[in-house]
Amino acid sequence: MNQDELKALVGQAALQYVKPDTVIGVGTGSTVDKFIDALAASGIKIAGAVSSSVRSTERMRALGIAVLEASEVPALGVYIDGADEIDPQGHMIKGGGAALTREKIVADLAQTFVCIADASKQVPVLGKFPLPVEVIPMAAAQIARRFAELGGQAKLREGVVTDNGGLILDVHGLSITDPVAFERDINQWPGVVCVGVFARNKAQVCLLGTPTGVQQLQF
Ligand SMILES: O=C(CO)[C@H](O)[C@H](O)COP(=O)(O)O
Repeated sequence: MNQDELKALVGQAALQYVKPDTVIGVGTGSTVDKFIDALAASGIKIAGAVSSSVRSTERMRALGIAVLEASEVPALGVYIDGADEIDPQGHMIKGGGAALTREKIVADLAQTFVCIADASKQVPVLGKFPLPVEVIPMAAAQIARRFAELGGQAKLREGVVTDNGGLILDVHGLSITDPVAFERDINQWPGVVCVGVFARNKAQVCLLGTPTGVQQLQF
């Protein structure tokens, strides 16, 4: 099975977490695209979706799935999204698609975060994947210097402006052994909009695509 097929497998498997007539949260990325396609094809009627990006909103609307504003919904049962890395506790690095801030906002509304990913995303310690950090443009250089003090090399993602008008720094060379403390600390730096470590909003479930089928992890 190639990576695309593994993504389709977990996108399909995530349907078991979609309850008819409820509002769900939907993330962003190529794996989530497969979930959106599977949901549209499934015939499951949901009351709507809160979307984490313009990209997912457009895809859902094109397939006839109603998209609601986050402000219209006090809580969500489930949020379904991909990840760039996931550790043995369900902490994740996210933001490869630059949608991390809205992803964290929607994840925060949800009772259960269901992560869908191919097995290559599983890691013992977060940090091999360059850590995305959304920043206010005028703070980018100062934040890059602060990451250098921690041993990281922050590179501006060229040509990318987020849905919120922010910039993305990709920070290489970090080993994030305490994701909870790391997320809390970096979030306090002036000019950081959102750090791509999802520790407080970690996954409760992960559906991992493997060549022998879907492996389900609970955290
Ligand atoms: O965090 C994300 C977007 O900001 C994605 O969930 C993450 O990058 C994984 O994407 P893909 O499913 O394409 O591998």
